[in-house]
Amino acid sequence: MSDIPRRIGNYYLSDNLGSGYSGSIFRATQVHTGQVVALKVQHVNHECPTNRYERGFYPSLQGGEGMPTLWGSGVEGAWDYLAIDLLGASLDNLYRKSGKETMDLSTVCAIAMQLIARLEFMHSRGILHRDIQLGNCVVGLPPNEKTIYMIDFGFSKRYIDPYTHTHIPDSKAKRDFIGNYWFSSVGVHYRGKVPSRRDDLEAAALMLIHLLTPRGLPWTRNGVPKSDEAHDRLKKAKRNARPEDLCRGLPPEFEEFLRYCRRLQFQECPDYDHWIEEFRALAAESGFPESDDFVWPPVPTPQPHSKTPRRSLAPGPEEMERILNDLTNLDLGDPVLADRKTVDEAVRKAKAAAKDDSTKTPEVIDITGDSDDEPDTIPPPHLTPKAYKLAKLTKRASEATDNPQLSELVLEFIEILRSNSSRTLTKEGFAFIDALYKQLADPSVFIMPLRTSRQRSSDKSLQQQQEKEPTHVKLGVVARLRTEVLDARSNKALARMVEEFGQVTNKSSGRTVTKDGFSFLEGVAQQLKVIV
Ligand SMILES: Nc1ncnc2c1ncn2[C@@H]1O[C@H](COP(=O)(O)OP(=O)(O)OP(=O)(O)O)[C@@H](O)[C@H]1O
Repeated sequence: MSDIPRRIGNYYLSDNLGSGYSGSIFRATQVHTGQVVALKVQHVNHECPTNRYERGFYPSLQGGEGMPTLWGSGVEGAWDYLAIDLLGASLDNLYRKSGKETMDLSTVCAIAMQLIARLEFMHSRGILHRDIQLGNCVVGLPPNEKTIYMIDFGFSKRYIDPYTHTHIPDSKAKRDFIGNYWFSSVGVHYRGKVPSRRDDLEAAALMLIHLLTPRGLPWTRNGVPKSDEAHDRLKKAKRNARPEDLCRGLPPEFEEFLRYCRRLQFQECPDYDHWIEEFRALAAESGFPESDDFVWPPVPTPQPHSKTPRRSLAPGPEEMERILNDLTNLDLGDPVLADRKTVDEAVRKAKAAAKDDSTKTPEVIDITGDSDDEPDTIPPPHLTPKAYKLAKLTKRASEATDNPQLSELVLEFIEILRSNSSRTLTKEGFAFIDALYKQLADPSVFIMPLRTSRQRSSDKSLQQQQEKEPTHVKLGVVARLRTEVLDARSNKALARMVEEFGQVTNKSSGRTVTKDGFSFLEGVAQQLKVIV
């Protein structure tokens, strides 16, 4: 490094920003314009001429969000250089400096959304990154400090042939490993497979899980392997680690995402948008902003107010047992709930859930009457404005006494969803659907919610019940409901449709309300005006 001259091309070199296996990065100033850049410098005889490769990829990546601008490049004497945007710290630096065992969930959700979007962009340009790791995710400098940039395209590869525009072929022949020890996919790292889009995504999934795991992923804990045997052991540990073990205690989205990446076919295009929406919904459900802004240092985790007494809308287990028993003893003509066996089972589940909940921080939404006078714009600190509006709307829905009122509330619901950048049905959105369903089905009885709070535990039976359905199933069902709703002639018929809409949306991986979904809700509002 000491041989590197003070000036290369039109750049004066100053501080060393970082050094990798193949070269060094300096802060540098353009001698004519004074522009400050990051100069990536590499000896021309380096055995791994990554600058030369990177130079080939940068033009295709220009203009993408979170892609550094290439300001100049060339070879001067023995030095190959690339002048790119000067950026801030890498996620690796921030993580280490934070001194914390894990990154917080809101930060990891923001990283997930941005990283998936970066990969979507790179892949749209026919390029794989192939070296996803914390050191290659770098935050921008103000005013771009909330954006994560992808750097280091030295291992990148075109997966779309630029001449034929076709996907590169798969091959059975085992390839030499290119990537990084920690996060390269099992297929590429252990099995020596040809990399494709799925492997970039799997590496992203592993990186996210690493950030949420105290001491990181198990195979990263002994440091960089120093021998072939140690490398073999690492690869085997990675191959043998089951997603459910890696993700134990984490929100289920991470395990689902890892499994999804591993299920993708070699040439399959990942559903980037769905996963961005999944992590956005997870952030929202956990009480964080839905935005993908990378905020560092992270704002403290939202806590429910401890001093204000809160009332949960859900009945406690004893109250629920009483309600359910009373209902079975009533002669209501048409059965509204089910037979005795179902009631006993529901009571047992409610008790188990209550027991389980007592060990967790309760997720309680304050929609008690006191807050009614507050303007919509000031949500309690633990709720986003969208969540707050929806919670208030749900309360009004459960108090509505006639169809025209319900109709207005459905229209307000549509407006709230539409005014928000994310059309994901969050926990509060589903609570409104539940309240609407209850009012339409039979407002006088207690009805099990269509959708309870999302699973955070390893309750497999419930997870299986909530198995995701492919997008086309949701699209088909909602398109049908959109038409059928216009023929509904009773509240019961509307209730059945709202139920189906809630269930199919809950099971779809993005939980977003589609165009057809909005038309369906508009149809519900319209019918509520005419059904008396
Ligand atoms: N544009 C930039 N602005 C500021 N710092 C940067 C920039 N590019 C890289 N760095 C810093 O330099 C480090 C190494 O960069 P990079 O990964 O591009 O180099 P490399 O030689 O390919 O590294 P490796 O061999 O580790 O892959 C980064 O982790 C980051 O901290």
